[in-house]
Amino acid sequence: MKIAIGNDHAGTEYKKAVIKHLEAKGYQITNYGTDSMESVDYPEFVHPVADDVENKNVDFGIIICGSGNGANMTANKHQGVRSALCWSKEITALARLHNDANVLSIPARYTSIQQAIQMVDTFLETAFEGGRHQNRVDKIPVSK
Ligand SMILES: O=C(CO)[C@H](O)[C@H](O)[C@H](O)COP(=O)(O)O
Repeated sequence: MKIAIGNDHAGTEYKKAVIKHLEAKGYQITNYGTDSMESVDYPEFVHPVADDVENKNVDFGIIICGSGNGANMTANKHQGVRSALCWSKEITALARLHNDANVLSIPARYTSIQQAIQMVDTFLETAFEGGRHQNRVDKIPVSK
């Protein structure tokens, strides 16, 4: 399974821990940075992740910033992306079960690294339920 990951300076430590965890489990990771703690602008590191998800170059995306909001807003500007801001395993599971989320947005300043890794595992290991939820997901895109 291929995963793209991107983050701003608030998420660098979490990103590194998530990549170490996922590579140990055999996932193929595309890291779009940043890898620094120097202040950066999150859209520059989130758009490439969302592009990869939208173009089906990867199976899922993971984005990380301080609150998760900026990264999530950025990713959801991409038509083929359903990015979910999650702060617990339960919310993460529902994002997959009911919303078929293909990007996980992690609030680094409001979760622990352990919580972030648990959410990543839940996100990647939970299947979409389909059924009535598919009808709703199909109505998300806004026709231009
Ligand atoms: O987009 C955000 C706010 O919703 C992210 O949390 C950023 O990581 C945050 O804004 C960065 O803040 P900083 O004071 O520039 O470190």
